[in-house]
Amino acid sequence: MQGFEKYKKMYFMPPVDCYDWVKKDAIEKAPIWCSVDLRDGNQALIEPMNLEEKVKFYQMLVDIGFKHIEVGFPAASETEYQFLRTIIERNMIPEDVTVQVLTQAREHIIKRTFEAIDGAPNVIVHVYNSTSVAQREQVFKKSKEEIKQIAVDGAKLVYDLAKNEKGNISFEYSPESFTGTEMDYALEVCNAVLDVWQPTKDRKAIINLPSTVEHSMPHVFACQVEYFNKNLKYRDNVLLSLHPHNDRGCGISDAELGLLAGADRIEGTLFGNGERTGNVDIVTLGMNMYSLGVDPQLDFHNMKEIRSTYEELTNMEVPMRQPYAGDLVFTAFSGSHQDAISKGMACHSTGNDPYWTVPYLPIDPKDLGRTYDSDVIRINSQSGKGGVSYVLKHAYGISLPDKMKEEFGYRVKDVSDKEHSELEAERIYDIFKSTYRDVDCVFCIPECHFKQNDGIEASVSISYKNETKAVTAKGNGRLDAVSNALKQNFNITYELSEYAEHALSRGSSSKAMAYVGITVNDKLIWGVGMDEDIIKASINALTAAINRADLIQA
Ligand SMILES: CC(=O)SCCNC(=O)CCNC(=O)[C@H](O)C(C)(C)COP(=O)(O)OP(=O)(O)OC[C@H]1O[C@@H](n2cnc3c(N)ncnc32)[C@H](O)[C@@H]1OP(=O)(O)O
Ligand SMILES: CC(C)C(=O)C(=O)O
Ligand SMILES: [Mg+2]
Repeated sequence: MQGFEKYKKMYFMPPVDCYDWVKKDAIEKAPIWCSVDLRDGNQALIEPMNLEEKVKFYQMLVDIGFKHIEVGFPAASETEYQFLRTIIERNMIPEDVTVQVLTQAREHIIKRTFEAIDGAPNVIVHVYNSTSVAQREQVFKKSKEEIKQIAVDGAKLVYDLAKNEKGNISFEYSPESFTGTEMDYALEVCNAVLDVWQPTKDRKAIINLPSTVEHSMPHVFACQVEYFNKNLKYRDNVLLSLHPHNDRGCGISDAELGLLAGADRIEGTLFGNGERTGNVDIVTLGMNMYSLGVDPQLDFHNMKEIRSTYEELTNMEVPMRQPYAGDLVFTAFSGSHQDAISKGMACHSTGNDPYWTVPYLPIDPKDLGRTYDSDVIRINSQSGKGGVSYVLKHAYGISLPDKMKEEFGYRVKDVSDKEHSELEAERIYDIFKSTYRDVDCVFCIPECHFKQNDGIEASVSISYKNETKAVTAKGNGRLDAVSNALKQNFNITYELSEYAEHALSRGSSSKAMAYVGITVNDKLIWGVGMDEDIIKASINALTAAINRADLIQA
């Protein structure tokens, strides 16, 4: 593609090797999560949320379990300011929740921010300024020392103003555009800020490393984080926080590798809303941990409701393939996947293995409020016998005999292929009934009686071409006797080769399903019967099979 010469690497590796994170293979505990939905997410919306919308979103974040919530940029607008005042005045900040506010390192903005937080019980005042080469040279037109001074002045001002507040105030600093900043310089600025704040065990400071614009592969970010983890001053009294964006589509990997590299805290949003390609998606991050057996300390079991509230308030859409939340993320249309899932679910239902290991389903859809019936196996022309028989079993309690599954699978596939559409369970059931049960009959058996007479003797009434005849025949079972009566009456040849039956409980009536396979010229032809009486069901299945085989002239 023409034009690539215009670009170059915009990031900086740390001055020393920082590759200890590579040796770890798992995140062992949940980080401190900070939702920035109401600030970074909100500032990126076409239409930022109004006050009541923010209140509703905030309550959802509290319910999910966030303990740090960046509630806005109070100096940005009257709505932002009033929103914070509202949740303070309505007593909506639980004791264990700390609200966070963002401010530029500018005096009037910081002062306005402090007016907004008055009366809040626990607050993080988050101050930022850009440190990258591009911003220093093009936006601020200042030297490294001057940029560091902006950070230090901002840190001093928030520190001084906090002394007048009754609430519990802590501080966060972000070297904004960190990923375009030389690492030793970014560290120097952060350490200078920490020197102002003098964090202690009881009043930890937060240093937040944003990939304001994601410029590199995730391993580079991990090395940068490790460099900070090893070289920040007051490290024991500092929470090392990450704020990944997603410009290269690696926000999740940045966060996960960054946690391996020593970070304690993650800032992100639900479903990855945020500037440009978004912030890191905390739903995915949390559920990734969950799927590896680590409690994320956030509750997404109500995913459908969370998603619809999010969509309603932001006007954004969660795509069908969005991890854990999209409509199709637990769905298999393809035959081999469906086959493995239905076998895996059958294994799981034995309860022999306490762990979830079902193929193709990284987590149990039920954990997120999804259902196996409508979410997991859906049928189209890519589907196979496993999926089709799974749907019949789960929606209608019909257990097809193994030898029948393939034929019916192809029949359903063919319908879907010709119609170019997905087939719902109801449609599959209709195809099943019209193919094997509700067959056009050239004859039928209105009555049948049996007695024991050296085996079984059947007296069968056969209606054919407006005539009803009584025929008697023997067999080694009732169905065999009826079959012999039909062979004798119509002078036809076939082998009664397959038989299966099972009870079918639906609603108040309990019915039986019978499946009969007859072999004609080496071809197996199936018929199905359903009745409260298992004998009637079997006879209906046999007549359906014979009628389908076209052995008798109409
Ligand atoms: C990466 C991020 O997401 S950062 C957060 C970004 N979010 C937002 O900007 C949303 C809310 N922002 C706003 O509503 C407005 O920008 C306000 C109210 C904060 C400030 O408004 P204004 O002062 O009118 O405009 P603006 O933001 O363009 O100010 C730019 C000036 O601030 C300076 N500045 C920008 N950021 C900072 C900062 N973090 N610290 C110190 N100075 C800064 C710029 O250098 C520029 O200076 P100049 O006036 O000397 O040229
Ligand atoms: C304010 C900072 C943390 C930010 O949103 C960013 O750099 O992306
Ligand atoms: Mg951001």
